[in-house]
Amino acid sequence: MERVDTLLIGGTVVTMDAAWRIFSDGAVAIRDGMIVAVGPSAEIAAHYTATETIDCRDCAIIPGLINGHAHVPMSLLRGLVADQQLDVWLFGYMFPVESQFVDAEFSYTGTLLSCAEMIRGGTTTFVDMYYFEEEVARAADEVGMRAICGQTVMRLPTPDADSFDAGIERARRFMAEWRGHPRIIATVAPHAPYTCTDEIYRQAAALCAEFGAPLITHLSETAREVEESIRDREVTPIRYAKRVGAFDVPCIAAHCVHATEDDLRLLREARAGAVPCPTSNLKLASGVAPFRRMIETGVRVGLGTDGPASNDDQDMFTEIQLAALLPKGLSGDPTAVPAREAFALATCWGARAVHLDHLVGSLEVGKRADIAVVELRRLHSAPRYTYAPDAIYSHLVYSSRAADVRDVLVDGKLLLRNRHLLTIDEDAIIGRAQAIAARINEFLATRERNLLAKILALGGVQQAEIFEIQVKARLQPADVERVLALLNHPAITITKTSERTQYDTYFIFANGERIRIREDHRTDPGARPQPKYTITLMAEARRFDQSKSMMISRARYTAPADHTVRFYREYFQPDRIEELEKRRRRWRILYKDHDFAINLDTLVGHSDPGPFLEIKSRTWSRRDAERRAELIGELLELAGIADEALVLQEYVEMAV
Ligand SMILES: CSC[C@H]1O[C@@H](n2cnc3c(O)ncnc32)[C@H](O)[C@@H]1O
Ligand SMILES: [Zn+2]
Repeated sequence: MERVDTLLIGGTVVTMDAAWRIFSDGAVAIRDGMIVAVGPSAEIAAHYTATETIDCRDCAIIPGLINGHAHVPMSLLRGLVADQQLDVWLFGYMFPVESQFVDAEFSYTGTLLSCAEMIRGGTTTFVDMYYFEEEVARAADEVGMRAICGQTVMRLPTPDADSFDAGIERARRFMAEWRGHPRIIATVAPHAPYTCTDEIYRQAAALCAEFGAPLITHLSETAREVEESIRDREVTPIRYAKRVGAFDVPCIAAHCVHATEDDLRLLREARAGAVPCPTSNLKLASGVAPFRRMIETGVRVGLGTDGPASNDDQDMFTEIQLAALLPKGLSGDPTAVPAREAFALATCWGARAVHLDHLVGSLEVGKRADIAVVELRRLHSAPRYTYAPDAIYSHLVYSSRAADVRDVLVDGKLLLRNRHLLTIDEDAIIGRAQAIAARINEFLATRERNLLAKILALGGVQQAEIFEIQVKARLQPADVERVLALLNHPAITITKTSERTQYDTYFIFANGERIRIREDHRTDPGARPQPKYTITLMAEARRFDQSKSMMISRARYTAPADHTVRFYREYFQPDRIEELEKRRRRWRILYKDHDFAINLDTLVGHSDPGPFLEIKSRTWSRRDAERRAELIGELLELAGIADEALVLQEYVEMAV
């Protein structure tokens, strides 16, 4: 008799080996963390005696599940915001909250919470990308899981690096520190083509080549990402990834939901892993990955949960089930992804997708003993049919749940035994998670009530002058001639002229605040061809009428508008929206040492199209504003504009 450490005996062994062998009364023998024998229980019992024998009657013995894409610290952001598209979710909520709250403690605590959940659900390996990834690695190591940990880099400042060079340096130190660890692979993870540069990808790939580590990234998650990539770079994100060297090393590409046929060929040729995350892809309305085509094309496909802020759990059983069900529903073909293949996505194929198939993913002699024992005798999975050997896949895929997992081993070490977590204090970690969440909750509760805080969270915002002085007049044709003549007055110096078409979208809020998103096209010859997009928050105005002109005091904050109107609408959720299109001829002038804008405006498609004259100026000083109001009065007189022509409302108010 040979001595081993552990014997799992009497269960249905689902090997997920190349021959898809199943032992319906089977056993697995483990020594020094490695599988030394797999086969029928009787044979194994006849050859091996173990220090610990685990009775697996009424259970399946399966390879530990492989979560091919996760952001495990994000368990602390679970449930923070729901029912948003990826861009609003990411730029409106995740990035702002992460920039305030993510630190080493966050990453460590979030990882412990996630590991507890993953172990309970039979996951033994996960592929992560986040910030303070050394804390993810530390926590994963302490609890005994296997992980590929990617230190995220991007061109924007991140919670752990204020530039991408600092991020790459951090990744290098991290990779050096963990090099050679038996269960943890430290690597670098350029976030996505839309947050990275060619240089970031090239440097990350060089680092992976130097350390022999895989490169993790997000690719082709949404249709919008693909459209914008083609618009800006003339190639899909996947072709772009190849161009910038991401496929020169083993790559793990999360999502690939919108991979084209050409992309699939590229992925296959590069032996890159494609890791869709069905729940997250559904919840963020990103779509459904082309699982069937991926498999048919020979792409190395895996499955992931993505972060718990977009899933919201880390249950690989759900992902497996969705990978089996969604393609059926979409294609009308019940064999599109059969149960066995869906199960392979989280085991043997998943291991190949994350470049760990030499170690894990199947129950075979020589592989590491990463194993889950799943109870089959539960209310929702009883009874069992065994006449068809493949029925076990159907059980595991369509009726098993994470909560059916009874025992879990990684490298032969028990992490879960009879549903007890052996390496994590579950209650303590839930308490610590709740304490961090309470601080975030308070921050968001304040921010959601405050438009300024919301706009500031998007970044790039500058405060503009507080006082605005303006006069508006409806012009007759003769008035227009007089205004043009005024511009030749010897007291006036024209400093700039322009012609433009402006498309303004106003978000109007019940408290009197307004947000204007302006698309400004210069139409004068030789002007910049690209439109300029700005977003301006205008607080409620306090008006002081100064003879003819109106003086307004209000806080105004302005920033380049990097997102679409749809993004801002979903993010700010205004009470009302107004749209305004105007053609504007503008002169910037100096009059008595003060600068003014003179606008001749026509409103397009408006019941009162104008033309209108606007004379405007802005300043930080109330006293200066009063002086400018007087000067505007003088300019009106010089132009001979009668009082009856004056209009007190702003255009957006006229539109109502
Ligand atoms: C690369 S982890 C760091 C960064 O990524 C954000 N993130 C989480 N899930 C997704 C996803 O599905 N697509 C794009 N970005 C994602 C996360 O909030 C972190 O800021
Ligand atoms: Zn992700």
